[in-house]
This record gives sequence, C-alpha cells and structure tokens, in this order.
Amino acid sequence: MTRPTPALTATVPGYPRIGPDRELKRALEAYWSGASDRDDLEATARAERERTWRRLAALGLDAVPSNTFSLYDQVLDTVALTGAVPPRFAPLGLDGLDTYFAMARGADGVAPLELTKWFDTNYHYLVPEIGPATRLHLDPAKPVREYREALALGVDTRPVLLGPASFLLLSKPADGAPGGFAPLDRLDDLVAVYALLLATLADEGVAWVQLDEPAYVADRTDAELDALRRVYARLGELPDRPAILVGSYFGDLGDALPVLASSPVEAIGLDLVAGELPAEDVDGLDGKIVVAGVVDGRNVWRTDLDAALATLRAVESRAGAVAVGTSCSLLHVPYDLDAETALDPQLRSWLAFADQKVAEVVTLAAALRGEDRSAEFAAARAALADRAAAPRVVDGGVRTRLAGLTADDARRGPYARRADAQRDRLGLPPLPTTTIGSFPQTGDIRRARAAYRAGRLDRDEYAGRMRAEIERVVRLQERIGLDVLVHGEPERNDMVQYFAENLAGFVTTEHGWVQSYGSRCVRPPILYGDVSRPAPITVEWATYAQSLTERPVKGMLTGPVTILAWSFVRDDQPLGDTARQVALALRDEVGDLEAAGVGIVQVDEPALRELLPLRAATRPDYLGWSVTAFRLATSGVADATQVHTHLCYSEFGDVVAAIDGLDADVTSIEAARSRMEIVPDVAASGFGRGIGPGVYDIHSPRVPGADEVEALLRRALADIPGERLWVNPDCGLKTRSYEQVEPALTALVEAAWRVR
Ligand SMILES: CN1c2c(nc(N)[nH]c2=O)NC[C@@H]1CNc1ccc(C(=O)N[C@@H](CCC(=O)N[C@@H](CCC(=O)N[C@@H](CCC(=O)O)C(=O)O)C(=O)O)C(=O)O)cc1
Ligand SMILES: N[C@@H](CCS)C(=O)O
Ligand SMILES: [Zn+2]
Repeated sequence: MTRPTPALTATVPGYPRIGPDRELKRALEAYWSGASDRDDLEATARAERERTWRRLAALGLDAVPSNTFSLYDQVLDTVALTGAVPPRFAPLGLDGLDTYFAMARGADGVAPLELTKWFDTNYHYLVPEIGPATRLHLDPAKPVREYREALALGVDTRPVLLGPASFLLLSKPADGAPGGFAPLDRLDDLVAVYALLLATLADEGVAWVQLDEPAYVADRTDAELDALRRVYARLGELPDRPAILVGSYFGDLGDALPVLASSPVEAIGLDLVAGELPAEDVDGLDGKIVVAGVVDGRNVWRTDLDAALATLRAVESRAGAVAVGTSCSLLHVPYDLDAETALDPQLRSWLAFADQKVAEVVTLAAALRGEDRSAEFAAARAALADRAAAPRVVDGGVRTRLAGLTADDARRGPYARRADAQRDRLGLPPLPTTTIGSFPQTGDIRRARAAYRAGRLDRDEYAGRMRAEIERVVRLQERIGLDVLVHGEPERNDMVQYFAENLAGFVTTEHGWVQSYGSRCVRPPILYGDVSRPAPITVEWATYAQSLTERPVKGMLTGPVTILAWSFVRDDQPLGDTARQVALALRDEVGDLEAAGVGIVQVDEPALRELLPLRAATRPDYLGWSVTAFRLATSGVADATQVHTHLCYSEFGDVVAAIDGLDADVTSIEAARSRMEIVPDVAASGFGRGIGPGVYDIHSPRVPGADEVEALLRRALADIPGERLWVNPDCGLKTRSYEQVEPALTALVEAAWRVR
C-alpha cells in the first residue's frame, strides 16, 4: 500500500438501520405487499442512511462507517456483492432488487436462503450457498453508492464488509456439491473478487476499508487459520488499496490474532468486552492500530469509563496505536435512550443505547489524547456507584430462597413413573397431535393491544377481546381435531417481553426496537434487578381456555434461558445466578397452573442453543447452569403433570445431551425444514421420553398436504417408537395467517390418523 493512512481514533463497526421509528420496516413491508413502489422504498432507505452518517459525524466520530445499512441482511448483501446468487433464482426473471428479496423471502415456489442465528445473538442472517460451480464475480454497486452518498454529505466513510474467510465459513455447500466439498475450497476465487473490490474502492478515493472476520472468535482448525493468513497476505500485497481494518467481535480472536498481527493489514478490531487482550506479547501487534472495542455493543449499561480507559492504556502499550470503538456493531441495541421518556429516571441514568455509546467512544478517545473529560468521567462514576448501591436491585427474599435450594429442587421422580401417571390422567391416543402455542397474531389483536396501551381500551374490554380470541382458537382446534389444545397466546406482544412486563426486576421500553431479521424486530427487556413474580401471569388465560373444552389445554411459558437470551441482562452477577432467579419465578407460575388444574405445561427454550458459548472450553459451565435453570423451573410438579419443552431457530446437534438433561416429558423440536435431520441424533443419544419433531415448516407460507406430513412421520418412526412420538408443527403459528394454518393443521391431524 502506497498511500498515507488517515486518522482513525474513534469509530464503531456498525449502527442500527431499521430506523428510530422502524421506518425501514414499514417501507419494506409496504413494498412487499405492493402498497408502495421502489422509489418510496429507496427514499426511506436513503433517508435512514443519511440520518446515520450525519448523526455519527455530529456525535464526534472521526471515522464513520458506511455500507452498514442493509435492506435485509449484511450477509445477503455479501451474496449480492460477490454474485453468489443460487441458480434457482434465475428462472424467476427478476431484477437485482427483487432477486435480493426473493433470496430473503422466497418467491413463486422457490425456497429462500436458510435463515439462521448470527453467532450467539438474537439477530438472524441468510446462509449463502456456495458450490464448486458458483460463479463469483464482483458487483460493487452498494458499497460504492453508499460511499459516494456519504461523501456528498461531507462525510468520508470507511466501507464495512464481511471478510472473505468469514463469508465462506458462514456459508453452506450448495445443493448438489460433492461430498467433501466445503465452501472454503473457493477461497482463492473469492479473494480475487475482494482484490477487485479493494481496487475499485481505492479508485473511488476510499482511505480505509473494514473487513469483518467474526468467524474467528470461534474455535478454528489449522486449515481455517491458514485460510485467514492467505486472505490477508494476498489482499495486503495489493499495490494500490485502502488501508485495511480487520474487524472481530463476540469474543477473542485466539490463535487468529497472531495470524492477523503478522499480516500486512493496518488495523485490527478487537472485542475487549466479550474477550480480552492475551497476556503474552503478540508478534507484530506493535505495528498495528488496534481498534479497541471497550464499549459494550450488545448490552445497554453505561460504560465504566475509568476501567475502559485503563484497558485502552494497556492496549496502547502493546499496539502501534490504539483507536476506541464499541465491542461489536450497535445493530444489537436500540438507537437512543432519549426516546424513552417514560423510563424511570434512576434506571435511565444507568443506561446507554447506541447514540450514548457513540458518545462514550468519543469521550474515551478524547481522554486518551489527554483532553479534559473529567465531567463525563465523574458523571459515569456517579451513575455506576448509584447502580451498585441501589436497593431496588437486590431482593432479600429472592436471595434467601436461592440460598436454600438443594439438588432435589431440580429433580423430578423417575420418568417411567411419571409416564404412567400421565397416561392415566390424560388418556391421549398414540401420536398425540398438538401445536407449539401461538396462533396467528392478527391485526385485530395487535390493534387491541395498541389501544389498551394507549388507554383507549380499559382492562376489562381488553380482557374480553382476548377471551373472545381464545374461544375462537379453542373451537378451531376442536374442529380440526387436535388432541392437546393451547389458548393461542393472543395476549402476548412477544414471548419474552410479555413475561418481562409481568416480572419484578425487569423494565421494558417503548421504542427500544432491535432488528431480529429482515423487517422483524423485538424490544428486548432490560433485566436490572433480582427477579420475582409478584402475581400469576398466565393462569387466567390458560384456565379460561381449559374451561371451554373437555380436551387437555397446555399451559404455555417461556423458559429461563430464553428469557435471558432475549433480554439485556445484568452484568453485575454471573448469568447462572440470574437464570436461577428467573427459574424460581417461573416455578411459581408452573405451580399455580398445576394448582388451577392445568395438566400439561410447556416451557419453551428456543434459545438454549443460541447462548452456547462460541468456544468449546466454556460450554460445560453454560450447559450446567442452563439445564439446572430449566429443571428448577419445572421440577416442582407432581408425576401426573406433564412437562413439555420446545426448541427451534437453531441446529440442535451440539446440545442433544443437554436436551436430554432437561428431563421434559415431551420435547418438540424444529425438524420439518431439515426433513427430520435431527431425529437420528436424538434417538442415538438414548433420549427416552416423548418427542415431537416438527412436521410443518411454519417459516414458509407453504401449506403441507397430509401425504407429506405422513411421510415425515413415517421417517421419524424409523428412529422413534410410536408410543413416544408426538405430532406438531416446527414452532408457533404467530407469523402465519389462518388461511395457511387451518389447512396445514388439518393435514397434520389427518396424517396422524393415517399413521395411527
Ligand atoms: C421466536 N423469535 C423471537 C425471538 N426473540 C424474541 N424476543 N421473540 C421472538 O418471538 N428471536 C428468535 C425468533 C425471531 N423471530 C421473530 C419473529 C417475529 C417477530 C415479529 O413479528 N416482531 C414484530 C413485533 C412484535 C411485537 O412486539 N408486537 C407488539 C407491538 C406491535 C406493533 O408494532 N404495533 C403497532 C400498532 C399495532 C398495529 O396497528 O398493527 C405499533 O406499535 O406501531 C404487539 O403485538 O403488541 C414486528 O413487527 O417486527 C420478531 C422476531
Ligand atoms: N410458544 C411459542 C414458542 C415460539 S418459539 C409460540 O408458539 O410462538
Ligand atoms: Zn419455536
């Protein structure tokens, strides 16, 4: 590289993009429904990009990122960038934008790319499909356009892109790829595309480019480390290129750090919140700029500026230079605390959302240069001290209860005895049919909730609407002929937020939306103090549903691990302790459901796999506390009460033993999309209780026929004896419509009858 490297002292690897008022969500959904055209969509997208650049520059970053915007997902953007569009989309005859959305959402019977978890976060990316014949070629339009747009506003930005090694490690082999082929086999071809990209960006005048390699915070083989070495040796030697910052986040780079430190790149981004700088010297690091991620990009607590500054000074003594950053993209936190006008002032003073975190980065960079920032430091110190001493954080009763727990509290009687008691009580047929809990969340339900929130409906009117919906859903299930019914969860805005709103120790936000995938968002609750359950939460709805029918109704709760995974959790005690507190609150709810006559209780843990640490060394500890928390929540019931759990949104191969450890009487697990792939693994693990591998892929609008469901059931029966097999969809039905759900469940019941 022959150019001078411009200043880089305060930056972030990424920023939210859905819009502070979810403007992009609405624009996307309007475009997809045909209610608006692409000019409208583009105008909203452009306005959001412009707002972001102006805001980041105004807050004081000297290195503002670009290409952090996305119409759907940054990995899908990389598919478009590298031309790696799977061939099944070509016959659709769509242009670039509509091909992009077809890859995200499917079109005319063509399946979309698979959606899966982004590392251990609640964000989901689209999985690229790479085969030996995938044509890789550069389409630099998006990063170039964004760079130019920002420049026209006077902001010279650093384009951010997913790095080539991580792109391939996050990909899966394309259909038809020969056995033994791995996407990483295409590394040299892909690096050639990136080389061209860097040359193109250099021609545009781009001074810095950021290539993210987050895949290297997980355990990697020598061959994969060597791939990283090859990428940056090749890109580094390009004669005329922007300076390269290799970004990493969600943990330590481990063995990948020496690889990057000895490569020709100019800067390395490190997550110093989830990870730390190694104790030993790293050869070559003293020649690099280290972008030190000392401000937590994934949680909402105000930064301990004194501790962060001390970390920065330690990095400074080991690196060529240090720049200040957030630990990861701010995509995972809400935009701006100032929007939360209803939040309790004391709690507010403890928090920082994206904009406040950017301000913290700027303050730290200034302090590091020797500027006087004592006022900001003093304010941060006072907020931290206030939080540490706040009585509302500690609940003596919860602490005492936790201290009195014994191993027996997390243990039920032997399964065989439970199974007998449950058979006698429930009298279910073989291959019982059920659903996972939610029924479609219609516009009417959401509008009723919005009206209740705004005070336009009182509690009685709102409850009446919900009861009417529950009755409709119960009658529908009876008509379809399901064996175990649910109340349909109409009263829940979200399966985690709803519980947080009803538990002490949590606070929820009004505008704290965070993108989960595409246009879908969640508002993660903030868990700030000891958790307890002031009053029953779901009993009213479950017992109302049970009062309407002779068939068993399944009570429906979200499990402790999932509640933690989808909340902003406290950072002042081990997560395992927080999990046990949530578990005890849920145990109270399970007990009340049982006492009210509900004979089946499901405790959902879709996020069990999501929180699994990225490195194997720390997994046993996690699996220990997560399984214990679930068992604490569910072990207080009699043998005759049937406990179900449900898992979805992940590949569960790595946690099969933990699933067994949950000791649920019945486990439903997503399986239809992978055509029962998980079933042999579960069977081979010796899992000996009830299991319902999903037979209806609820992520797709497609309605399966009875023949298809029957074939899946017969496949499952190859590994699971009939007396333990349950028949259910992959997950809840809340994102589907009744036009899809009714025929799909009818097919499911018909298939169960045939197989019986
Ligand atoms: C199972 N999934 C979940 C994850 N995390 C969670 N916290 N919750 C989950 O369910 N992670 C893994 C997956 C991710 N999948 C999804 C799937 C679907 C959504 C989704 O649809 N989100 C909704 C917002 C849901 C919500 O909070 N609804 C509220 C508010 C609704 C609203 O916007 N109301 C309007 C007014 C009403 C109207 O006129 O329609 C408003 O306030 O402006 C509610 O129902 O009360 C989304 O729209 O993005 C997320 C993750
Ligand atoms: N009971 C929830 C689980 C989703 S993972 C539902 O049915 O929506
Ligand atoms: Zn699910």
